[in-house]
Amino acid sequence: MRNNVLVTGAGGQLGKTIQDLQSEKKNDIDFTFLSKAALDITNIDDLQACFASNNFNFCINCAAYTNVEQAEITPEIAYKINAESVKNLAEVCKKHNVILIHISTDYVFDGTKRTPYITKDIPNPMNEYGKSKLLGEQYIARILKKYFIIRSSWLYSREYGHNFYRSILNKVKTEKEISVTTDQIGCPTDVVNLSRFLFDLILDKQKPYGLYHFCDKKEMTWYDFAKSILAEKNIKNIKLIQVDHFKTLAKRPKYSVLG
Ligand SMILES: NC(=O)C1=CN([C@@H]2O[C@H](COP(=O)(O)OP(=O)(O)OC[C@H]3O[C@@H](n4cnc5c(N)ncnc54)[C@H](OP(=O)(O)O)[C@@H]3O)[C@@H](O)[C@H]2O)C=CC1
Ligand SMILES: Cc1cn([C@H]2C[C@H](O)[C@@H](COP(=O)(O)OP(=O)(O)O[C@H]3O[C@@H](C)C(=O)[C@@H](O)[C@H]3O)O2)c(=O)[nH]c1=O
Repeated sequence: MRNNVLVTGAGGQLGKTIQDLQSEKKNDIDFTFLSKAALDITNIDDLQACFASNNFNFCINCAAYTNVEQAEITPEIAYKINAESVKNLAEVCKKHNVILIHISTDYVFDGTKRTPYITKDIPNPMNEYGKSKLLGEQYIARILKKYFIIRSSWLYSREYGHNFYRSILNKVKTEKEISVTTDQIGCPTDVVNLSRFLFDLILDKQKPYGLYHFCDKKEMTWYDFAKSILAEKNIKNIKLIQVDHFKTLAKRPKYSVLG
């Protein structure tokens, strides 16, 4: 059977990358890409109508509220999108027998470990974004049997969206020096690699449903990551300053490598 896959939140960095790469699987997977303007996942009636008028067998949920700083100020929006709408989406998936692939985050952990977090480790988020994402995971696990929750970390696209990779390159255009923190360790993950992992997941009919971790395998600090971004672009005309703290509203885990 051909796979008929809905991608929600298709206007984000992951959704756009899946769209760019879809031709790699054109013989096996039909994709429907719906951005927020086409399908707002907070609207339950639109969700119902969309699933009723299509014959999807998978839904990759890329829709999320990902502004970690703003989530501290307006947590209710983060909860609405990352938790309550995910609950609705899970219920609609259940009704239509659609396998939900949901993306979650390393920020569900509190960062007190010093060895990679495994799926059995107990989450304990430190910020509102992480808390809202954890609640979304819990709803899915409660409502569905046929689901994959894929936790990833420090996602970046070279092409699209708001992410650390692009923030650093934007700063290069206007700043003479950039201060970057060494107080967190994680694994930057290229959305291209996550996209291909998701393709394999859809095509691998043997993989048990449940919770998985996926990240690129190089652990580093944000400072190390900034250094590697500048090296990749051969940028030398900027002073990169290593700091042990960068003031932010949200607390972030000191260590969030996923294993
Ligand atoms: N970015 C990261 O570092 C990481 C992300 N993740 C998770 O991966 C997934 C994909 O994230 P990523 O692509 O990076 O995030 P983006 O912020 O790039 O994309 C999220 C998309 O969801 C859209 N969206 C927001 N609200 C709604 C809504 N109500 N209905 C439909 N779409 C909506 C956004 O639209 P708009 O911008 O117009 O609001 C945006 O296009 C998310 O679940 C995220 O939590 C996991 C680990 C790391
Ligand atoms: C832009 C910038 C950030 N920082 C610091 C702030 C913060 O502690 C850390 C990361 O900054 P950002 O705000 O860019 O990244 P942040 O939004 O925390 O990224 C997170 O996004 C969510 C969606 C996830 O799920 C996580 O996996 C993770 O990728 O680096 C600097 O030290 N210097 C800088 O110039």
